[in-house]
Amino acid sequence: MSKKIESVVVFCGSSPGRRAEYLDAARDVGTTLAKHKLRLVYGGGTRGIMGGVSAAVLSQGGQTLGILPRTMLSAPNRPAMPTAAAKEDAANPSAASAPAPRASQSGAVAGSAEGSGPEMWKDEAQKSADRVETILVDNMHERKAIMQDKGDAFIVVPGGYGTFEEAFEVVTWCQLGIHRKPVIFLNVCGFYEGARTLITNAAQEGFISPAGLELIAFVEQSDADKLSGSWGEASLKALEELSQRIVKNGPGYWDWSKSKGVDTSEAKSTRDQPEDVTKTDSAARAVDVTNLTFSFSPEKEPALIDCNLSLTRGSRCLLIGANGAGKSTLLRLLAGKRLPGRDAHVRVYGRDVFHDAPRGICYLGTEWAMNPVVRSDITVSHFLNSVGGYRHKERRDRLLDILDVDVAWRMHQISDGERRRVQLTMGLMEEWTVLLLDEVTVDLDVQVRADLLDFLMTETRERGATIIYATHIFDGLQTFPTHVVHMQLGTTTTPLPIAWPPSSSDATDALPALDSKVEREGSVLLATALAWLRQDRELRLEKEQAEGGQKKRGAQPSKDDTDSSRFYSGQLRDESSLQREVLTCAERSLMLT
Ligand SMILES: Nc1ncnc2c1ncn2[C@@H]1O[C@H](COP(=O)(O)OP(=O)(O)OP(=O)(O)O)[C@@H](O)[C@H]1O
Repeated sequence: MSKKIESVVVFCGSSPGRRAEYLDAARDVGTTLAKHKLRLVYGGGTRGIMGGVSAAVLSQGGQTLGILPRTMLSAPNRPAMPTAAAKEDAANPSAASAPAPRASQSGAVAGSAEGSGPEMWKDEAQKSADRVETILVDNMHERKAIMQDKGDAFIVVPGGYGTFEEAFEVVTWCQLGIHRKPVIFLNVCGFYEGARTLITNAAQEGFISPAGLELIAFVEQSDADKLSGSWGEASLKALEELSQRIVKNGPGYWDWSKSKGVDTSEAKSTRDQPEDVTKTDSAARAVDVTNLTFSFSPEKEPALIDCNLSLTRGSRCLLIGANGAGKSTLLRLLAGKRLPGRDAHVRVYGRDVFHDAPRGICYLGTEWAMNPVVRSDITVSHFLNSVGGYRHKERRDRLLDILDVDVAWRMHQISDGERRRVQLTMGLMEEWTVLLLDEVTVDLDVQVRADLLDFLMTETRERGATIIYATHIFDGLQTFPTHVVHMQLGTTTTPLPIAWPPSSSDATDALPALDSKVEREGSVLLATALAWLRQDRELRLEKEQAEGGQKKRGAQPSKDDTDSSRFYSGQLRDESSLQREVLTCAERSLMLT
């Protein structure tokens, strides 16, 4: 088997079909995948053919990755399966739900039609947590995109609409050049004869080109017979042959590698290559932002104006500035989460972060903790596995110790700080080259925060990783940064970050005079930050004066009194009929109470 194929997607349904041969073929595929140490990628269900193939993989010690829409996980009471399917499950208990479906009082089978109810997480997944990975997604489109991304080849077994739809979509994507991965159909008991006729007809009528016909293959009973009747072995052989043919036939209709939304096999393989961007010509500048101006919308004032940030490999840079100064915006732009203007120069290791981002940019922001997915009823252990924790065991375990995380915590029953520790474990366990931290240590206790900062410093020293950290908490940070950047009203105040700690030889005008403030504040860093924030406020007030002659924030002495003060002083009574009405209602309710 080609080494390039490591994960195989099996498109199949949650019904076993009427013939035992369908399920047998699927189980044989599962057994063969495990035997060849190929990971199964599938819909994540436990019933019907999905159940058969995944149970076979797991029973042989193999690995599965299920991609499951959340709706299916949280909808445990769908109606009973069709009688034929239920009977088939009963006759083939190893292929049925794992664990076996519970019958409700009405006789319906509990668990979604795909058998992906909560029991699957609690029992089966827990038993073999390292081998069962499940990714929860919001919708079917996401499910298909991830399957396409995670799989290196596709096997289509007999199934219904969902199976057809998934299969023809990946064939179409192969034709378009979005990926170049083989797709084969298992023609068990002639199930796909109709599809073959349809495709041949489309080719004869000029809708599918001869090259298009070369994109798929049908595996027949005779192919299986040649390999001791194994549909699995015949499938792998067909995938290998087809894969070589597709690669030989070129890239497909278009080059999608420049497209951000789609993960092409070319783009993916580029990213998967162990290219070390830190050793390229542009290694001198791990991060390079030049004269960046950015507006959230054309009618709004820019949130960033002429920002500059240049950092060498291994730097630890603090972004310091008042609320609204633009720190988060800058970090999000660096993470490629927002599209800067056409001429913007926002690069990491010489690559444009939006169009051609290098591997290893890790962004951790505050919004994550509010995501409902990370507040669901699963354990930390499952959560971390579902995001690939088993692939980074060593670092994951180190972080679990540093961040003092209990893997038995349930994600919906933990404190904000505990959830933050899980986020940090998740985000940091894969090696990163550039880490963008947006105030994510705010709810950590002091000890955990100190241990985490030590870990981050070690990462920059030993691996040359680079960190940009926006924070308002300067406790214990005195020795952390190698650089500081002052952001003021959307701009960076110096063309280059200021080296930290400041030495007398490179004393810079950019640093405020501190005098006795250091003693009062306890640290040069905190005193510097405070002095800058005071400057920021003064500058803002000056700007507001210049623009309108009046300060915009805080108490507004020159403005009219508030409605409530006017109301209680009686001034409001004659202002308008609407206000009179409001007043009457209010008076009435006051009388009633
Ligand atoms: N989604 C958005 N749409 C429009 N304006 C936004 C949006 N997000 C932020 N802004 C504006 O951009 C400016 C910079 O915000 P940003 O969040 O980058 O500041 P910050 O320095 O990170 O502040 P804080 O310290 O409060 O996190 C602010 O004036 C803010 O009102």
